[in-house]
Amino acid sequence: MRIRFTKMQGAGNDFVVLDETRQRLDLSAAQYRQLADRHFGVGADQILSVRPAPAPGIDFEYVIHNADGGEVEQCGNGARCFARFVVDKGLAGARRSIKVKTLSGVIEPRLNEDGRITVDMGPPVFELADIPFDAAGLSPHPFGGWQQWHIALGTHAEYALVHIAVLSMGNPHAVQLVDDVDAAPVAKVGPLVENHNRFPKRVNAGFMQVVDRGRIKLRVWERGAGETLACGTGACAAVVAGIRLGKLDHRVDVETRGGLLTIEWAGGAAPVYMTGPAVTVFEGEMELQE
Ligand SMILES: N[C@H](CCC[C@H](N)C(=O)O)C(=O)O
Repeated sequence: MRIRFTKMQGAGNDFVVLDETRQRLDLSAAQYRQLADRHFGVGADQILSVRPAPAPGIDFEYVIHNADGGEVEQCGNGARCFARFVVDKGLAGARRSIKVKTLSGVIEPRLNEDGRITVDMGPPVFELADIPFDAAGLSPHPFGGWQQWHIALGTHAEYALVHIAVLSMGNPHAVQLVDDVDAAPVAKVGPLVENHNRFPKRVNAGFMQVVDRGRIKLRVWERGAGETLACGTGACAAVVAGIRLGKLDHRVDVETRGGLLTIEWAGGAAPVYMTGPAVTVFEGEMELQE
């Protein structure tokens, strides 16, 4: 099957975007993996599908698959690229703000005059069962008014216990505080957290260094993709955790390896707003194996 695609990136988190507004592609997990493969395919962290509005009042459906072929609930950097794509392709009429349905609910990206894109990512979720996180047998460690959880990372003695703050941005996140992100053992600890048995749907593992109350540095080992240069929902989750831990103010610049994101959260049930770049890299075609 020959398909057309658009390659995009948001703060270095990179995507293959498929326009399915006229025709559904119904790809298999293996075909999503083919597209994401950086040697035998196009190469991407996630594959984003643009589909027609599923209901009145919604402009598009936004479907996300990780590089491992699994479908997921949300992708923040992808949402900005999604919005840039539909506007640039003339699929959004004169609108600069769109309502987009994802597996985890409706989000609203808006194109700003300066070219950056702001997305209402909805409110964070803290109920453990909704993350989901299995805390059976654990006692939370109160830390600045919020809970952190000690989890054992199996046999790797030097990484035996980590403190994590857990929450959902529609997709699950486990955030650790570190003194120096550049020295953080992301490649070793990331997969141990991602696949920890207390996360029935696995989890994205964030490593956050607080620079000051308005700035953090962040690395994320993403569920189903490994370490990426940036993770939009990971930036949202890290800032929300930092605010709840009493370490951050309500507007935070997030330095990722791929660029700068700005996250704002007023607390409680307020939505999280994420602002950042979205860039089209190239267009292409690929012959997919059945
Ligand atoms: N790996 C994530 C999906 C992509 C999230 C990330 N690329 C973002 O920008 O939010 C997950 O399995 O939940």
